[in-house]
Amino acid sequence: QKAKEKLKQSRTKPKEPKEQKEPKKQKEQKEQKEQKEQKEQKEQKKQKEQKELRDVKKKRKADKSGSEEPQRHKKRKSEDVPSFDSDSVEPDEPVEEAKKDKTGASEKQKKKKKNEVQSEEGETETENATLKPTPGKTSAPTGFTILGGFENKPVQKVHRVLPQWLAQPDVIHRDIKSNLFPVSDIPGLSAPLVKKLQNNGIQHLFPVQAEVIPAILESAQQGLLIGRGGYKPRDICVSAPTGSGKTLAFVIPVIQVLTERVVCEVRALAVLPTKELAQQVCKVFRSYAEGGTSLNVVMLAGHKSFAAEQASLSELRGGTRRSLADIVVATPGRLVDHINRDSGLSLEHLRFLIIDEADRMIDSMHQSWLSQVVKAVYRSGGGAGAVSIFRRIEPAYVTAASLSPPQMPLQKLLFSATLTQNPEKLQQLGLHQPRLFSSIHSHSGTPTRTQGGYDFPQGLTEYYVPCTLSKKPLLILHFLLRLKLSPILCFTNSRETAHRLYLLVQLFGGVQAAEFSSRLSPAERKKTLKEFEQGKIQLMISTDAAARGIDVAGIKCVVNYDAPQYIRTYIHRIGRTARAGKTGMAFTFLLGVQEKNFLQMVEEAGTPGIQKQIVKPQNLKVMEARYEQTLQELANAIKVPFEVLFKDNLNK
Ligand SMILES: Nc1ncnc2c1ncn2[C@@H]1O[C@H](COP(=O)(O)OP(=O)(O)OP(=O)(O)O)[C@@H](O)[C@H]1O
Repeated sequence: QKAKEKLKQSRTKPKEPKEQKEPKKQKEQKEQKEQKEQKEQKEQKKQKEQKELRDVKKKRKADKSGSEEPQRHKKRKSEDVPSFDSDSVEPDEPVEEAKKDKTGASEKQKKKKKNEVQSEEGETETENATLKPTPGKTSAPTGFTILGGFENKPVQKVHRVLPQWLAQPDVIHRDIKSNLFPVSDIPGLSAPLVKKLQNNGIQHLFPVQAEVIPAILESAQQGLLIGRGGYKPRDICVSAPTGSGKTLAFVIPVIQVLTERVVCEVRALAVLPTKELAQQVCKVFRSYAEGGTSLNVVMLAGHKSFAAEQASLSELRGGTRRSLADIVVATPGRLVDHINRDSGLSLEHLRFLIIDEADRMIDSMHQSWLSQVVKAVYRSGGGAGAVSIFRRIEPAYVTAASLSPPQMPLQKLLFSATLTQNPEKLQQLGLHQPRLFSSIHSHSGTPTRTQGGYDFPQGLTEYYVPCTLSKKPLLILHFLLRLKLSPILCFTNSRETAHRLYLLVQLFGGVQAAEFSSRLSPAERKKTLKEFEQGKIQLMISTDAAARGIDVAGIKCVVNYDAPQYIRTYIHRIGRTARAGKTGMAFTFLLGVQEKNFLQMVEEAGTPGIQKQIVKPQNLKVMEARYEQTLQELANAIKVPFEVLFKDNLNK
């Protein structure tokens, strides 16, 4: 057996050298094949691992879908590109976590593994950059890096939050007629002033007056020199409809507080946007100051020469300048002139700064009239020699230290029918702990201001009249001559249109008309307004010069010959009628192209309703021949082609 085995071994032995003799080339091929197989196996393993990861991801998504879906960020486009599915680094953070969960590997190991994978793919990123699991950082097999961070995140809707004082105002009743307060019931009004009101035909106060007058009187309880409790009183803002009696809401308390003054100094300053308004307010102040008080009211609005205004402000007596004015009513331009030219207007004792038509006055703030007034008020206040009680420190940050010394207060009183709700705009006024009185209610009836909402006079009925450009003048004539709606206050968007319409109506005949715009001198405008008030003018054709504040009793009808572009303009224009609880009508002529936008604007402003008023063509027929002839005459007179006579307002 041993011999047999030996023989067997001897037979098999020669085979070894045979194998060794295999060609070198074949061996290399074999090795390559083995390597290839290994690599394939590795690749398969990797793919399998990735598949598992995707499954985990899907499962996680499915689990979370219920509650998280609405907040989930939109998937990046690059994730949807199939070629990136095979990326070794998954872009989503949750997958990273899933990987960790599944393998149970430590964070360090995972980082190492990632680096290895990337180095296989020839990536040259630094460790930190590679490890960042930001969605935008995806290394593609193509060898370039996708820069990211541009995800389409759902933008959260921003809800406007008003400051508390704007959102929760003191409420003013809207209905004038059913909320009247007997004048004698208002606390703080002296008997002579009550008598004066009654003599002027005012037995009851309107809601805005009943709310605001006591509030102003209360802030001046301790006299002129010190605010309530020694502190600066709160500034007051009032937003109430046109014709609701805002003027008396500041005139009465100011007169009441100043009546007790000893030395004549300018203690109240009312600033208004136009000469006409300044004149109107001055008239009201005078009617309550004269006879019964020694208060002097002076107007600085350019009606008189500068020198004449200067003379009415102060006089030199015994070498010292003595104020002749207690109350100054001014337009901003003229006021700044007097401050800058040192005309003898001293505001160092100013107690009330009244800003009427406040939203319009904020718009004109670029003239920096307010900062000049404030500078003039605090001109000598901080001086070391100032007696402590007369000290005035320019408003800055409110601190315990700034509030502690009692000081002569300056209180701002703001009034408007369309007071802005924009806190940024209001901030320009430097208000001190403002208090808002408003008649604007939300639909639920709560005293919260609705966004962009305005209050409309109760007795007003709004209409719109669809028409064509060429028929507009004819419609006005129809309103006057056939419907007998007179007096009419008619608004155009430009003084040229106002002028041409005025000429046309004059030429047509049968109507007492007048124009009111900057084409006229202040004296002419004053005369026109007076005649309109007296009923001598049936149709006053005006630009927006008469849109705000003008109080002419007896205007029953306002016509927007040109549709206003802004809601505030509309509200002020139509507010020239239906004043003081009376009724009135407002018509707006609308071209086809204007209808949609205009109605939407009025709707958003919170109109109680605007009705469509159609004027049938046959109703205009009777006047048509005469009208065409007048148009031709006008075209010849002003040398403007007939067809473009009233077309310029299309673009306005
Ligand atoms: N208590 C009252 N009783 C009767 N009439 C009043 C009373 N208060 C004011 N009026 C009259 O109401 C009219 C409108 O008042 P006022 O001009 O002050 O309104 P307004 O709110 O300032 O309007 P606008 O916002 O258009 O300027 C005036 O003719 C005024 O004399």
